[in-house]
Amino acid sequence: MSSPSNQNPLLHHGATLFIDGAFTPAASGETRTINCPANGEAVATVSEAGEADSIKAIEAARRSFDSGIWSSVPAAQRGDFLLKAAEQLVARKAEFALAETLDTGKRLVESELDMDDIISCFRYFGKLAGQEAGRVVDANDPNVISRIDYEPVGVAAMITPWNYPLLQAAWKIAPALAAGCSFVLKPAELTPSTAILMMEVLKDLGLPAGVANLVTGAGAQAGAVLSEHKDVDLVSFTGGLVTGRKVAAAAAGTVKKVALELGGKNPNVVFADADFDAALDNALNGAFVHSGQVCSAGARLVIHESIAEKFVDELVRRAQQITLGGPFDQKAETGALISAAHLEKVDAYVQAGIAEGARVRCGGRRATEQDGAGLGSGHFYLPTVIDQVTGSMSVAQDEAFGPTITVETFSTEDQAVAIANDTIYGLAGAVWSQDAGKAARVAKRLRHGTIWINDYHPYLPQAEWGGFGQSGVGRELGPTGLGEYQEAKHVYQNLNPQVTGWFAQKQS
Ligand SMILES: NC(=O)c1ccc[n+]([C@@H]2O[C@H](COP(=O)([O-])OP(=O)(O)OC[C@H]3O[C@@H](n4cnc5c(N)ncnc54)[C@H](O)[C@@H]3O)[C@@H](O)[C@H]2O)c1
Ligand SMILES: C[N+](C)(C)CC=O
Repeated sequence: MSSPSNQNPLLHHGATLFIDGAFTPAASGETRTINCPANGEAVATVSEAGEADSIKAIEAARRSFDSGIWSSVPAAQRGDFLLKAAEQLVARKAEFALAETLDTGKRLVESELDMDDIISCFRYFGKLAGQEAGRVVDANDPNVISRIDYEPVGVAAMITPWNYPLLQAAWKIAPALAAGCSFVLKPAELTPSTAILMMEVLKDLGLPAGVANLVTGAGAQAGAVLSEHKDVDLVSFTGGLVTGRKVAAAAAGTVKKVALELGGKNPNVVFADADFDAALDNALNGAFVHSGQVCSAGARLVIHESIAEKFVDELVRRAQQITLGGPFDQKAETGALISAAHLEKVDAYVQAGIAEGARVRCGGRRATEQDGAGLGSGHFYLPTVIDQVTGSMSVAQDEAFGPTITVETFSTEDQAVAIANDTIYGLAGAVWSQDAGKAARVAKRLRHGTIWINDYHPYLPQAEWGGFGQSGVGRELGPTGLGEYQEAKHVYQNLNPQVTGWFAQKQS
């Protein structure tokens, strides 16, 4: 019988590395089975790359870049290529969304929305390519033409996480190709399927061999060399803080450019004059969409003491009503965690909070069959609200990356800002108030890369994304996101060369 899982074209694939324009197995011949987090079913078999495969991919990318086969294509034509890629993604949206859902366990409707964002990203960079023609600089000399050219940085290594697999890769692939770079992509080992399909799209559209390369494999084996290798000019990493530090340290040996998109501990600040219903609904969305496996999840509620009791009681009531389920369950509102190991990490985070004196108001454990049919066979964790939290507790400081929200209260605007900024991270946050002046004032004081006012979660391809503090280095999306894949070159041309006379001519 045909189930959504066995419709995956990658179920028995096996040759999924894409190197120098061809799909190939790993040198070792090893493969990995991908299991759906919602029920453990095998959904794909992929090649398991090791260091030797990654080196081959880097060498292919280097050759293609140095040949100029893509970097010398006019930027506007590179943009047209991205627009065609967007159209291919539109045509194959259902297939991609299914593959993403089977790998991640997220609801199909969420994967479809991710596909819309991916398509928008390709369209945005497709249109942006070629618009930035460098700039002329006034050298204060009529005999001098001085200009700044933007050139591709070279070979880009891209390392991406499992929570939004193709979206996070698209935020790198689209600007890299727009800029004229060649690249090696290493997706998270748990969720490689859509990256493989993406290589099919690029190949079918005629991207020259070696410009796009893919290694599917584990971080330590296939990923580490991407940060270290001398032939990589830029490593762009999205993932956890601990790995990000390793990537930055490994990249230092060859002083390559480093872009880091790391985790967050994102405050959702609710003032007493907020629209109560909208703030409450968005607090749920902020914390529990994709079971909190979102870098910008609003996992830290910072709420005015005068409304805290009513707001949190209602938050608990609503969190308890959230329906968990598999990707194709029409009633499900959110899904499974990515793996058993990740579920254990989320639970350990909650238990540490309890040990430090915080109180679990709901959830705080994995879901069982008693909580819903089928939940016992997947990695499901109940939506969890934790109050009686103080800023020094680990639950207030550590990223849970699961369906949890902590509650801290404030009485003054200064206190709200201090709590919201009391983190090593600085990725995103929100302010809820019907006083536009106050909301803008507080937004200005928050040290986070994205601030939503009276909203939570939207992001736009034309708006820069990235973190303050230890949430990262650099920005994705927007014109700055293209700039990450470019070098600025100053060309100073003297139209009337003269003897300078700096060193006197002497008789020898
Ligand atoms: N800032 C953002 O935009 C953003 C977006 C999505 C996810 N994230 C963050 O990602 C994290 C969750 O993702 P994760 O669990 O996949 O992160 P992770 O750091 O465990 O893994 C990310 C990637 O790094 C690879 N990797 C692991 N060790 C490596 C090494 N030594 N060298 C090179 N690569 C290595 C992994 O295989 C994977 O591809 C969370 O912290 C989340 O906040 C951030
Ligand atoms: C960047 N974003 C919000 C798409 C996914 C973060 O995990």
